[in-house]
Amino acid sequence: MAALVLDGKQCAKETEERLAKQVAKLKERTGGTPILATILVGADPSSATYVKMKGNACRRVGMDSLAIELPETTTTEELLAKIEDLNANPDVHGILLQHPVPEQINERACFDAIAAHKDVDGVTCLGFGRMAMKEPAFGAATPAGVMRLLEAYDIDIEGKHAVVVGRSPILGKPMAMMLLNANATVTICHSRTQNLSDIVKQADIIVGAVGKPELIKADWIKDGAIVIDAGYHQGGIGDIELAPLYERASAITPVPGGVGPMTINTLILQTLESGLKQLS
Ligand SMILES: Nc1nc2c(c(=O)[nH]1)N[C@@H](CN(C=O)c1ccc(C(=O)N[C@@H](CCC(=O)O)C(=O)O)cc1)CN2
Repeated sequence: MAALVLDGKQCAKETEERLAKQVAKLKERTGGTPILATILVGADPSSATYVKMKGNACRRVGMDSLAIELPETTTTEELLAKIEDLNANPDVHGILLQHPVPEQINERACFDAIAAHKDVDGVTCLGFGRMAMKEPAFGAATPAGVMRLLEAYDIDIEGKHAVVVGRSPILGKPMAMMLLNANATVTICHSRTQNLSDIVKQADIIVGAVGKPELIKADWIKDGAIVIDAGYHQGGIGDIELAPLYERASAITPVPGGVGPMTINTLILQTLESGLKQLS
């Protein structure tokens, strides 16, 4: 049986139409426009593309973005000072620090310097902890986007065995916690996991969040599984060998057009939520 394709591009487009109406109403009511500050450090071409896509998505729904570009040689102290400026700026409602930053920078310290109420990308330890405890918080954009996509297609998670391959702070770890909070039984696998293929074979839901092209092979995945690929690599491939799974999975996220657009869409949605709180 052919898998249900979880079309993130379409889901994001439909959400943007709804968000544009909400932004217009907010402007009419308060005269204010939500603003996302984006920080790009260095000149990595992929990061520059993603930041540009985020600014464009803001504009499509009528919000603004403030693009800050810092040189490759930026120090932790300089970046912290910039983040403090943005925290104190009442015109900025959300702050996005594009990952990865150059290696001389303490990325964790800089993420954690973002004020909780402006952490619309869900990267702070405080936000992670609050999310994990089911307290109000902005979720990390990619895993929160995955959860929204599953919800949009009424995919049942409760009681399922979810295997998350990857444990990064802004993807694998929060993904596992969000699935746990949705009552899945969760296994997290990583680079030191032994018998990865045996564990993946047990998955009702498999999430590729490891950042290695097609590391997860199609023949490790059982028939009828829900296949979520959060990877994106040159040549339009993800972390999972997807092609054979379109015939065997029950649901599948394509690459491109699956999780990626939901990442940006979630950032925009959370920026609007932050703007609504701060402007109202
Ligand atoms: N601060 C953050 N940094 C990074 C994040 C993040 O969520 N927050 N995620 C990734 C990169 N990323 C957003 O920043 C991202 C990657 C890919 C896509 C996307 O839409 N991909 C398209 C294909 C794009 C193309 O054609 O090149 C798709 O999958 O359809 C969106 C966002 C690392 N850094």
